[in-house]
Amino acid sequence: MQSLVDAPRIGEKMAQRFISHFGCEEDAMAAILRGDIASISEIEGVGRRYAISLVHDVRSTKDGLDISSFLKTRDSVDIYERIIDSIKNYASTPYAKDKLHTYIPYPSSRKDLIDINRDWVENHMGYLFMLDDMDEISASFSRIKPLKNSPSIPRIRDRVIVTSNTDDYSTLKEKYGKSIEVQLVEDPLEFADVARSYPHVIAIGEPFLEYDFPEDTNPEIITNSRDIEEWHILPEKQISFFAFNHERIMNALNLAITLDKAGIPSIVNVDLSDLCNLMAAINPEGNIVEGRDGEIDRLNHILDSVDSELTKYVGHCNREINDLLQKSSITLSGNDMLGVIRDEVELKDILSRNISASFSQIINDARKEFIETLSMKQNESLFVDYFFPCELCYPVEADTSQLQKFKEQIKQQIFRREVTHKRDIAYELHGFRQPLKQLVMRLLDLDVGLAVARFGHSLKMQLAGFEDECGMNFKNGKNIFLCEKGIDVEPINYSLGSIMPPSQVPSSPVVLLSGVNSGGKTSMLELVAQCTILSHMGFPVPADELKIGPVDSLYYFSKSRGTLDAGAFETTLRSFSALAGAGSKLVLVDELESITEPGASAKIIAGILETLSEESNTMAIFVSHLADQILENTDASIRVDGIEAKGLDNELNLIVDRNPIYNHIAKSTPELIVERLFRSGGEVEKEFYRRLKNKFEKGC
Ligand SMILES: Nc1ncnc2c1ncn2[C@@H]1O[C@H](COP(=O)(O)OP(=O)(O)OP(=O)(O)O)[C@@H](O)[C@H]1O
Repeated sequence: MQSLVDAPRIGEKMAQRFISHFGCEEDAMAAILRGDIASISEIEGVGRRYAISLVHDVRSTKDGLDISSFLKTRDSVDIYERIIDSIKNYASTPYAKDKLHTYIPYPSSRKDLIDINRDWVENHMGYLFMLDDMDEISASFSRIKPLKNSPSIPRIRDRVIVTSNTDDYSTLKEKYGKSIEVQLVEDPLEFADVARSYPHVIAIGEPFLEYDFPEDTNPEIITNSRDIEEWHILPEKQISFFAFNHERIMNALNLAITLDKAGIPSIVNVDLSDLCNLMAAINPEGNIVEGRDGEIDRLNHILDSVDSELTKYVGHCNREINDLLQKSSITLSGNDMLGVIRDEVELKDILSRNISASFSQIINDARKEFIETLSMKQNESLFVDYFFPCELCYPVEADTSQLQKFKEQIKQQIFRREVTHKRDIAYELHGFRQPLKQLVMRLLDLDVGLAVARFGHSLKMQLAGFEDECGMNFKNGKNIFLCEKGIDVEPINYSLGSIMPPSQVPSSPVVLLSGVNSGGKTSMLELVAQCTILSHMGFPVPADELKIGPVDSLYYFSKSRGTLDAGAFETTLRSFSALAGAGSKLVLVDELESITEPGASAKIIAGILETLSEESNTMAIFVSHLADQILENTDASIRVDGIEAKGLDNELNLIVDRNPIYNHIAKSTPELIVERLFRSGGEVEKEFYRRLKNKFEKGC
């Protein structure tokens, strides 16, 4: 299958929706092939059922098999779906719960596909033993979600790309124009105009090397347009995917690290701790996290504190100068007095001469402390000289215009630094996009595998053994659906056909199962179906041991509810006619007798059993209360097994041995039910039940 439109159920319009959801056709195809129902269902107009059917259809086109290749009746599909629902209880993510629906039973003839699943299950069963605190691990898994493509970034307004080459201009405009301004300039004057309007100018082209840039601009020159890469021009775009998925990525990395420590490799070739550190450097908004870059923090600290610190130190200078002046006195020499009188000398100059050293000392001390407090570097400290006056004055005032210029410069530095930092991170992260997507998918798939392993572990299930002979044998089988209800389930041992039948027991692959009402016949039939379906999925089966011969298809017919009308009766017979010659199969039928009156039913069942027993590769269990009548209608050698009630216990419950007795017609023992009603009934009812009881005792 080359493209989406080749897939069944996908037309042109739907293909477009897939592409816009997954970003590209390749990713959309990959999602279908790996059975990512959860993501597919997120597409507008695609429901969960559609997604499951689509995956099944694509797989069936690929493998030549679908769910109906093995599960031949609606009732067998029902059992399969109930099993999947049971396994889903052990999955932690919606992804895994959905993906479980893509695992189907395969005919024995496709043992290759069964074996792939068996290996996969065995791996995950091994993983399960490597994990200590499964509750905590499940909680971590429940936080794993597929990574999404990030929406387009907001337009970058403080950066501009400038070029003087028209070809470069069209290419750059085409590539980056949606996110950033791209301008074509013809001369240095035009360049200066543009450059003054943006804090960050990326000038692309050799001619710029010869430009005389104005002092208040500091463009970044890239001589060759072929040298530029997206992470450099638009680091925000590269980072946006990681920022948008920040929480999901961190959850995935943390879980992957935990699993890695437990010995479960992440498979993806990524240094998880390195990537964790890198991710921790950005926040979900895509900005550099405070504390990651000391230089940005230092510059921000300067910007935040420079006003208040300057006010503080200017105040301090004024107090010191005030003090100094209060404590000072000067003696004027005769010459000084003459100079002042003749207007040749200013009194302020004489004053300055006397205290200028102390004044400068005060200003210098304040300046020094101010620089230290703000941890300024040498080039920054040069600015500070302009903040404080050099000549004697009182009160001292800071030069606010210099302060503004300084702040602008610091802002520029922060901005440049942030861009550099973002570029570094964008550069380091850009190779991780695919591996991270793979890592998350790997974790989600691990959840699927662990769900199957945990399901298997819950009932101490085992993988089945496949045999060549027609038959099946299981030890200590437990019906999953009964276990789920919290019933104390009695384990069942049973053998059918020629695989390990107990001695003296005919190795018939076609049997009639008779027995007491509520004895467990339906439950055993379900157990056989569960074992057959799970073993053919390559999943563990609910028994200590299961050996099973070839089964290419399963026909399960559950008990019909009452006598059928003519049409339904006809349809039922038709579905049984399809059984003849349908390859190696297992047929499980529950009380078919209710489809019509007992005499006719016995004849019909006898006929079906005869047909099936003539086939060498067919196993069948027919549950029926009409064993005697059925046998009367056939000469075929059909084994009858029975589940028998031994009586009633003190609480009037039936005492039943749930394990079928081989080669034994068990009575339905309705008399035990009558006995129970008789013993538990009131005076009036007792009389009624006594009459029924007598009928059984007299045998009339
Ligand atoms: N192996 C078992 N261990 C414990 N309880 C069981 C077992 N099998 C069946 N039961 C109990 O017996 C109940 C009746 O079982 P089931 O419906 O299979 O009997 P049945 O023989 O098919 O009855 P009927 O002939 O009336 O259809 C179950 O709901 C369950 O509570």
